[in-house]
Amino acid sequence: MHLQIFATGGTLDKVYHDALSDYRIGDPVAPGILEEGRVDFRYDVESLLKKDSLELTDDDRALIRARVAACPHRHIVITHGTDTMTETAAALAGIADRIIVLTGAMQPARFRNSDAAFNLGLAVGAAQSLPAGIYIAMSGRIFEAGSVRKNRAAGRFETLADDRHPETP
Ligand SMILES: NC(=O)C[C@H](N)C(=O)O
Repeated sequence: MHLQIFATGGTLDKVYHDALSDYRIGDPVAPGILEEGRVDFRYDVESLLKKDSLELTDDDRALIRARVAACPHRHIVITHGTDTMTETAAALAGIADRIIVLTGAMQPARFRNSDAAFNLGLAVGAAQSLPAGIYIAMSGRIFEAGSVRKNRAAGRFETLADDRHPETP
C-alpha cells in the first residue's frame, strides 16, 4: 500500500502561541505520528491548506477535490478540522475507485491528552481495509460520508440515524 495523506489543517495541527495566547495551524503532525507508529508502508504527506475548517471556502473544497481526484494512489487519508469535515466529505462525492478517509482531532496533537494519534491510526486502518468510498474516521468509529454529524456538545461524532448507538451491543 502507498498511502497519500493530504493535510488541510484543523485543530489536529494547531500549535499554541503563548505570547499571543491563541492558536495557529502548524506543519502537519501526520509524519511524526506515523514515524512514532513505526508503520511499514510507503506514504506521502502533502499540506494542501493550513486552515481551521470553519474558514474553508468553496474554492478550498474545490482544491481538495481536484487534488484527491488527480491523486494516483488508491488509499487517501485527509486530515481536517472537525467542524466542517462532513461538508468536505460531501464535496468529494462522485470520486470513484479511491478509499478516502477523513479524520481530525478534538484536541491538538501537541497536547498530551489529544485524540490525534488514535484517530489517524483509525483512519490508516480504515483506508487499507474498506472498499472504495468516502468515510469519516472519528470517535473510534468509521462512518460513511453522509451518515454522520459532529455532536459538538458531546465532543464526538455520531450517526444521523440514531444518537444512542443502538447497534452497539
Ligand atoms: N476540532 C477541530 O478541528 C475544530 C476546528 N474548529 C476545525 O474545524 O478546524
